[in-house]
Amino acid sequence: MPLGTATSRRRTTADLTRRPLPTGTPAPERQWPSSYVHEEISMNKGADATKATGDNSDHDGKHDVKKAGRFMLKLSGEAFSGGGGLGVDPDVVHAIAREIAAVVRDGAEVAVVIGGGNFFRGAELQVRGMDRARSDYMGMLGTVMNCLALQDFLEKEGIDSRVQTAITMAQVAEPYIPLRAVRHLEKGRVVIFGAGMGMPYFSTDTTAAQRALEIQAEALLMGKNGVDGVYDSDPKANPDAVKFDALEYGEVLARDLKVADATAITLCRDNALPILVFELLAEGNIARAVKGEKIGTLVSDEGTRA
Ligand SMILES: Nc1ncnc2c1ncn2[C@@H]1O[C@H](COP(=O)(O)OP(=O)(O)O)[C@@H](O)[C@H]1O
Ligand SMILES: O=c1ccn([C@@H]2O[C@H](COP(=O)(O)OP(=O)(O)O)[C@@H](O)[C@H]2O)c(=O)[nH]1
Repeated sequence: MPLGTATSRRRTTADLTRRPLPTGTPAPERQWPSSYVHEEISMNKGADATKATGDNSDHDGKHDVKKAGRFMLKLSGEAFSGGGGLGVDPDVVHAIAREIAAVVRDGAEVAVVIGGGNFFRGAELQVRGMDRARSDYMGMLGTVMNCLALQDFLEKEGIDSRVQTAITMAQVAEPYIPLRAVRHLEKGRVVIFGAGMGMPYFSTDTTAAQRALEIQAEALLMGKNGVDGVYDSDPKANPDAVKFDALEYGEVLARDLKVADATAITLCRDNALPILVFELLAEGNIARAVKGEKIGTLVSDEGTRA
């Protein structure tokens, strides 16, 4: 199934009305100062190697694998449904799994948080009269179904994975144990974090930021559904919205840009974790994001560019 392509709605800086942009900020060579070097990672045989040896350690127990880059990938739950409706479209999940498998085979360590927007969003159920905390728990449980779907298709691609949930469900997944998650990653397994933070009033964006920090990922890659970056206003509502190439954390907060929630942005700002917002369903975009190619919008402390 062909993946959807992102259409550019890029306009010029002159279209920006709310606040003038800082000028003269040079574009970085890479999206972030990544240790990801393709020649080096060929030494890391990724999932294949760990299948054969069960470990990436040498005889002394030290790692013989050069650091290939560890990334937190936040996947839009809505994207999992295909057309933005309810449930999971297996073709879409398989396509995403293929892309993740390719970067893992290339040596990247990948952890994943998936949203639950294709099942329930607590805030939306609250508007319809439900208790917020209870509907948030429904939302968290929804994310676990997405995790299992992704795990299934990763296995079909020959990539080992583990689901770890913040709400214990021993028959379905491991509990969230950060050091164990890191060990899985080092062994070339994809770790999929389910059930958000396990707490109502939080989001999967915030979960992705927190888990990224805890596992020491070098960037948070936010794959969005139907939008190819951060705009000065919601591009679905405003066809004249202007896309940013780069944004400072503070700009996202000051302009109240809704592409990720403020708690997640604040957490990343306070810990200098770069966020790349990109269109998830454009073919090859996950690999481009991992390689640090200039796609989407980079949210960091390195300046704002439209
Ligand atoms: N400033 C903005 N820039 C980009 N997208 C925005 C912005 N404000 C609101 N949006 C909307 O946010 C949506 C993506 O956020 P959300 O629905 O939370 O993500 P997900 O795809 O992870 O479910 C986009 O589809 C877009 O319509
Ligand atoms: O730590 C968390 C993570 C998620 N949720 C609930 O799970 C839903 C689905 O997650 P999210 O809206 O972040 O999914 P996305 O929009 O990214 O698909 C949220 O609306 C919340 O109701 C929560 O309560 N706590």
